[in-house]
Amino acid sequence: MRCVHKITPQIFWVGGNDRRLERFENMFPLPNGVAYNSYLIMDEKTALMDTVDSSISALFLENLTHVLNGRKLDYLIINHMEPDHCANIEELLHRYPDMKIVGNKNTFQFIEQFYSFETKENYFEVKEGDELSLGGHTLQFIFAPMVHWPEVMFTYEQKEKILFSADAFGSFGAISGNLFSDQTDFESVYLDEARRYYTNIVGKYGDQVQAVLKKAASLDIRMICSLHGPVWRESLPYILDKYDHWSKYEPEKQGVVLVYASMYGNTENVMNLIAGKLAEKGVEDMRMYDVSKTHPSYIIADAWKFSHIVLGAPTYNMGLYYGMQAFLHEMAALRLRNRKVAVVGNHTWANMATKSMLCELEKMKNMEIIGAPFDIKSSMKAHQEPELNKLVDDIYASL
Ligand SMILES: Cc1cc2nc3c(=O)[nH]c(=O)nc-3n(C[C@H](O)[C@H](O)[C@H](O)COP(=O)(O)O)c2cc1C
Repeated sequence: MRCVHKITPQIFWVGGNDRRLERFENMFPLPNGVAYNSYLIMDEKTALMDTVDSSISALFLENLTHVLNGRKLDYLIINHMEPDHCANIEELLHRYPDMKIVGNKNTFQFIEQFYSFETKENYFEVKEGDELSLGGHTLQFIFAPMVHWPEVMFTYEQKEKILFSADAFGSFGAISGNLFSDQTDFESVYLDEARRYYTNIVGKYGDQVQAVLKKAASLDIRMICSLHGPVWRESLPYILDKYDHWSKYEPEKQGVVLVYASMYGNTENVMNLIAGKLAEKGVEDMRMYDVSKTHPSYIIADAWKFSHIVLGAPTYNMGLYYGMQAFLHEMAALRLRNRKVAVVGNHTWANMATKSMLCELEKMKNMEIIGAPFDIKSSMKAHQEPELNKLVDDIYASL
């Protein structure tokens, strides 16, 4: 049975949810599922904004057929050629053989790389700023290269002033009936997942996000329709401000995230001591993660949110404990920068952990090391407490 939402009198959400998928991109856990959004404009011409993932094709096609109500589909706009939004192109071509596929040079290259169907005569290539009239509605194409992939474009609908923003402004988390963010308790239900989505999926491309935010600033936007998560029709400055912070790699909050690896509990013990001493000084809302326990996507999201990071890890096979090495690799790959970092290393016979963590941090931009790295030999001894207190004082002073 179809399940559609009306966004405006002539624009409909025809997407769906997947609450069964274990991991997005087979990597990121989805405890609350994910929404695949697709939007249909019913005007003199009909236009569909992207399709959905193959897992929900049946419902999507039912939704689409219902809203089209016997009419044909004139345009399929491909804002993003990633398979979780493109799985239905071939089926749509079978159903609507005259349909024009609207995209740019990269879009068509990617279609041909992913799929084998012959479709060149359906191509409708657009360039930056081009406009396409559907009757009362006019679409304007705004290229957003590397706001995830190179072919990405935003489509701005001039009559209703809607920005169809591809993956930008998206979130993990299925839609529970309330399509609009203002109908949800966004901060409790979606904000952490929106941050985890942004930082892990788009985080590397902050400069490109900044570039497209500047282009978008010249538009009068009344609604933002992303390909994942809720639609924004109120409080747009709220989500635009979050994106501005995230893409500038600016922390949202002065605070501390402690991230550690530990086999026998001695490094963990030092991290608990640091956190406890900071709490005594009045630091609130700290987060602590064991890299072997928590999926890195959650830790990355909080590393993005907070201003200070404390890293602690043992030496392992003359290098750094693998889980911490992997976490630092992700921080570097996503280009996280502008954080203040304290380091705790542990070893039993030859200290490589501290050196390795400092070396990885040096590769990142504007990572300020707080105080002197704190080293322990297997376990912390009482005589080291003044040295640890000094590091805690340094962290506190820099907050
Ligand atoms: C497989 C393995 C390899 C290790 N390699 C080293 C090493 O190369 N150099 C070193 O000093 N300690 C090495 N260690 C010892 C740990 O770094 C050390 O015992 C540390 O105190 C463990 O910290 P934890 O109590 O937080 O787990 C190794 C331990 C294991 C299990």
